[in-house]
Amino acid sequence: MASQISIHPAVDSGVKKGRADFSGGTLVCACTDRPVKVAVKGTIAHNHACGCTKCWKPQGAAFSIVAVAPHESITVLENGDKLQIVDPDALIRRHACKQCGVHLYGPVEREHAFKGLDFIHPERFQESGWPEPTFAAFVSSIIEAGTKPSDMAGVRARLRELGLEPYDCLSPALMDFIATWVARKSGVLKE
Ligand SMILES: N[C@@H](CCC(=O)N[C@@H](CSCO)C(=O)NCC(=O)O)C(=O)O
Ligand SMILES: [Zn+2]
Ligand SMILES: [Zn+2]
Repeated sequence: MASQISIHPAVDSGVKKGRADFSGGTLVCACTDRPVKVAVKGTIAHNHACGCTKCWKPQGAAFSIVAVAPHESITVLENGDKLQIVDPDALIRRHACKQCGVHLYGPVEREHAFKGLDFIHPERFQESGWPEPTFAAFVSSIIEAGTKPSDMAGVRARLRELGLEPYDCLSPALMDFIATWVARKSGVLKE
């Protein structure tokens, strides 16, 4: 049977399709006083549910919803003084609100296939219509956050029911993208 565990409030009652003409918006943290606001100019890509322990999840959710946008499209609009970097040594330099804990954006600045991209949480857009998540990544990692291993079959069944194919790393397309970048860098791949 599919699990009763909350995947994420934005998808628990079904994955809502985004609008084809979505062209960005404003991400807002959860503070009622002086919320942090970050503009994303243009659309987002690779939206997915992520089970890793590092991505920000709302209370009670087993997964985050996370996507990428080019770094140039990100601008802090208001109350940037409330932002702090969660882990300066991580690949993704997640900028979180010190007060409410919501992650606003996380640039990849290191030499990596994802360099130049920022990870963002589309559910924090004040606008609707953002492209829907299309797969689930780092599914096994939810065990690291406390999910019982015996609940995993139900969680994977629920993800499939929602149309979010579960992977224990990233999707094959993204894993191929990373491996291609590595092979080109090492010279193994010449094209
Ligand atoms: N089991 C670990 C996995 C953490 C992890 O590798 N997370 C991925 C995906 S984040 C968005 O898809 C990653 O790329 N992390 C890089 C980083 O966090 O800087 C765990 O759950 O902690
Ligand atoms: Zn906040
Ligand atoms: Zn993650």
